[in-house]
Order: sequence, then C-alpha cells, then structure tokens
Amino acid sequence: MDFRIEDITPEEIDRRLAVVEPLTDSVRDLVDAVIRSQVSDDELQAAKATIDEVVASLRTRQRPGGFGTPYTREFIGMPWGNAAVGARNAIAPPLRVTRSAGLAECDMVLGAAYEGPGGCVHGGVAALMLDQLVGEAASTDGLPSFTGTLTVKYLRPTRLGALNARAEVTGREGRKTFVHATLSDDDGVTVEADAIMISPKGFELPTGDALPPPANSRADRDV
Ligand SMILES: CCCCCCCC(=O)SCCNC(=O)CCNC(=O)[C@H](O)C(C)(C)COP(=O)(O)OP(=O)(O)OC[C@H]1O[C@@H](n2cnc3c(N)ncnc32)[C@H](O)[C@@H]1OP(=O)(O)O
Repeated sequence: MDFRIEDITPEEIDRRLAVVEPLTDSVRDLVDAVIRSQVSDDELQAAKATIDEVVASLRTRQRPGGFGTPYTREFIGMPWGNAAVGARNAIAPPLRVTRSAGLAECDMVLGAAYEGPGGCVHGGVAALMLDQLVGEAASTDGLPSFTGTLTVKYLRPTRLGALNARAEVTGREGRKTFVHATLSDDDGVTVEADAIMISPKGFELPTGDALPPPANSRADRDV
C-alpha cells in the first residue's frame, strides 16, 4: 500500500479542496448529463470534441498511477482518489461519512450513473458503498483495516435516489473486527452486509494516537 507524507497545513487542505471539489462536481454532472442527454448526434459529437480538449489540457501534467492517500504530519488523510469518498473522484457519489466510536453513517443520493437493473442501484455499487462504510466503522479507533471478507445480502431491489448507509462494529478478536452494515431507503433496509476487517500485521500509528478523521471535503473540514 502506498504511503506518502504531504507536509501541508489544514488551511492549505481547505484551499485545495475549494479548487478540486467544484471541478469534480462538474465532472459528476457531466457523467449524469451524458447518460441522460437526448440532444442530437451532432450535438453529442460536438460535446465529445470539447471534452477531448479539456482532457488533453488536464493530461499535460499527470501523476503516475492512482492518487494514493497522502497524510499530513498530523496524520490527516486525504483519500481524494477513493472510489466512494474521493474529493477528486467523480465516480464517488461522494459519500460524506459521519463517524463515532465503532459507527459510521451517511446519506447519499445515487442517480443514473449507479444503475444496474433499470431504475435500481447496481449490486456492485451497493457493495462498494457498504465496503467503504464497514472500513470507516472499523477504523474509528484509529487503526486502519482491510476488508478480508464482505458478505452481501440483497433483500430487495434498491431504487435509485436518496439512501442511507450505516455500519456498526459488532465485535473484535485480535486483529479482526466484525462489522454489520445496511443500505436503506425510506421503506427500510434493502441490502445488508457483514464484514471481517483485518488490521495489518505489526501496524502501529507513529504517534500511538487515534488518526484524526480524513479530510475528504470542505464539509468534513468544517465539522
Ligand atoms: C477509512 C478507510 C476506509 C476504506 C474502506 C475500503 C476498504 C477496502 O476495500 S480494503 C480493500 C479490499 N481488501 C483487500 O485488498 C485485502 C486483501 N487481503 C489482504 O491484504 C490480506 O489477506 C489481509 C490483510 C486481509 C489478511 O492478511 P494477514 O494479516 O496476513 O492475515 P493472517 O495473519 O493470515 O490472518 C489474521 C487473522 O485474520 C483471518 N483472516 C485472514 N484473511 C481473512 C479474510 N480474507 N477473511 C476473513 N478472515 C481472514 C485469519 O483467519 C486470522 O484469524 P485468527 O487470528 O483467528 O487465526
């Protein structure tokens, strides 16, 4: 797993987020617009040419590989490429997770970009959301952990739209943390998951303290 220190202040984090979050929002909006657009073929082709120009301009300077999760010297993580929460990742809804001891929760709106069966959330997307939540719940004591096993049970179709996800630690055994998670709509639970999360062998925080919550968005930073 890549680990790098980015020696910046909380103010600099906020400044960078203020630039990238609106950009990512625009790209997210673009994805939705392309899926649902009913303009003519000529207009679609013109849009492609404009988008290709923007992509070429962004590619003039690129990071090799993924974004990774840089940490400040105070161990504030910046998982900005993360597929569920990343501030620079338009694939992420993005989730805005609230955490307390052994608990992680978030509201989200999953639109057209997350469709599997017509009008419903893709099963893999539901699993992605719950995987993030179980990871967040298991990590609230400060130790990061990997998903070892994630068992997902789809109780009924999840309609696209407003949803809530919740994960709660149910037990710990050595390096293993057990977590139960649910995805719900207004009528109740649609998907539930159980996870066995494993902390890496010999991993200790350099400070011996719990990690502060990651800085995924300006909203998180305001908490
Ligand atoms: C805040 C951040 C949120 C991030 C959320 C995102 C979460 C993710 O998606 S993480 C990415 C997906 N997961 C992965 O890529 C993990 C890949 N797997 C691995 O790296 C390793 O197999 C790992 C770390 C899980 C376990 O390896 P290792 O530490 O060597 O395990 P090992 O020493 O053999 O076993 C330790 C214990 O865990 C158990 N265990 C090991 N692997 C698993 C597993 N896959 N499932 C369940 N239990 C397991 C063992 O049985 C053992 O239990 P016991 O102590 O009772 O005997």
